[in-house]
Amino acid sequence: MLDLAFLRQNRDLVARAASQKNVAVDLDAILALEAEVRANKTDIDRLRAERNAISAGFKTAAPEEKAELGRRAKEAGAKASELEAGIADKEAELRDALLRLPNIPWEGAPVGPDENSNVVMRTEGKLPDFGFTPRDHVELCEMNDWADLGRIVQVSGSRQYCLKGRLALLEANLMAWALGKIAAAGFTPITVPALVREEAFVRQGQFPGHKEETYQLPNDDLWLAGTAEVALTSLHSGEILDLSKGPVLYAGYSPCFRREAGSAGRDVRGLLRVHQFAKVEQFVICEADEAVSADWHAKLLGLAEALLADLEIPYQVIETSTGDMGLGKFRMNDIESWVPSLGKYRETHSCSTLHDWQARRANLRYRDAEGKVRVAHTLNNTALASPRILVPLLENHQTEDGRVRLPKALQGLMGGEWL
Ligand SMILES: Nc1ncnc2c1ncn2[C@@H]1O[C@H](COS(=O)(=O)NC(=O)[C@@H](N)CO)[C@@H](O)[C@H]1O
Repeated sequence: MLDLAFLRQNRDLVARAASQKNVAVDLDAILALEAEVRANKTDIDRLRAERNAISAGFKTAAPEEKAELGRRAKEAGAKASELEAGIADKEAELRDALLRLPNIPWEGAPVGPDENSNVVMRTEGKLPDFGFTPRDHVELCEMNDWADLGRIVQVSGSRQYCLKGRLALLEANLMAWALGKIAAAGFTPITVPALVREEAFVRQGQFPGHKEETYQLPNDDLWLAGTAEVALTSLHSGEILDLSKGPVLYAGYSPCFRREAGSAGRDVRGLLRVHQFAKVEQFVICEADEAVSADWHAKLLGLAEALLADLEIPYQVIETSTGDMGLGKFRMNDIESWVPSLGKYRETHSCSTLHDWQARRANLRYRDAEGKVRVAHTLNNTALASPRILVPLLENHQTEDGRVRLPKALQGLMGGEWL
């Protein structure tokens, strides 16, 4: 959410951001509504003051004036209550409109309508030269009985998976390994629920725009989060944080649930795009300083790249376009990992700087060095998400006879060289 004063002073900047992010906004209507709410509040205060002044003078008034004074006090009170009733609806309408305003994208973001405008920033790691036609991850799983992607359909429907044997162990080990790596970088490991209240999705930014992507449990007034980011954004809502010793750093672990309503027909085979997955999330709440945010953005990206280097997976870093980065982002860099069977890179990580857009919605504030209370900045990045990461992991390290050699970083965890 943008600061109202910022919106008033930067109307054209916000309008440009909205067009660059394909968001339909009516800024004049928002500004007019905001002015009306402000005017109503002024009237309510004036009417209240008038009624209080009358009441204060009532005791000392001449008896013949009391009736008239009583009538005027009553009238002022009634007028104030009438304005208050109307203002509640207008404020709800104003808040809903403000929640749908985009953050301003950084000037280095490629301007374009969707992922086709994304730009490759840099490519890391040598692509494997197999000397044979690489199998895809589904075939490798079938050959080694590492997953049941068939019979699970009659249990849970499409876009579900169950891992078996050494691959089930690998997923559990990978999540613990990633959590340990990010914790070792100074982040507090934390497990958070996926069962979350609606307000947490509004604060994180997924609502009110994208309810169709989220599973709802209406009997319990709960929804299933698609990322630990949702719970982590709300964990400290309403607090005045002490950031004097540095930012709040969380390595969040949670199950993630996504309806993938918008992905019909895409990635229906295998482990790339499923309804429930596990993820270790990097999450930062820092002081409202663009340079500090930029520094943490680089750190979050570096940590994810270090994990991919340990997994010996070739990848590329993407500068995400204005149309693809989403409403709340100032900057987003996706990391795409090489998938040999597809002959292309696929997204496995998403690193975002949001400045105060999310923190304002979640009411995350701190006291700065001068003692002034300010809205904080937030950032997040994937550390590792499974089963998607298993796709490049299995495929890049396969041998001609369908075995998978583990990267050195995992051999200790998994008790040997081979999965
Ligand atoms: N439906 C899905 N199935 C499997 N993995 C998924 C799915 N959706 C997302 N992921 C994984 O989760 C990662 C992060 O998802 S994201 O929406 O891009 N970004 C976030 O959730 C941020 N909180 C950063 O993690 C993706 O890069 C991908 O690796």
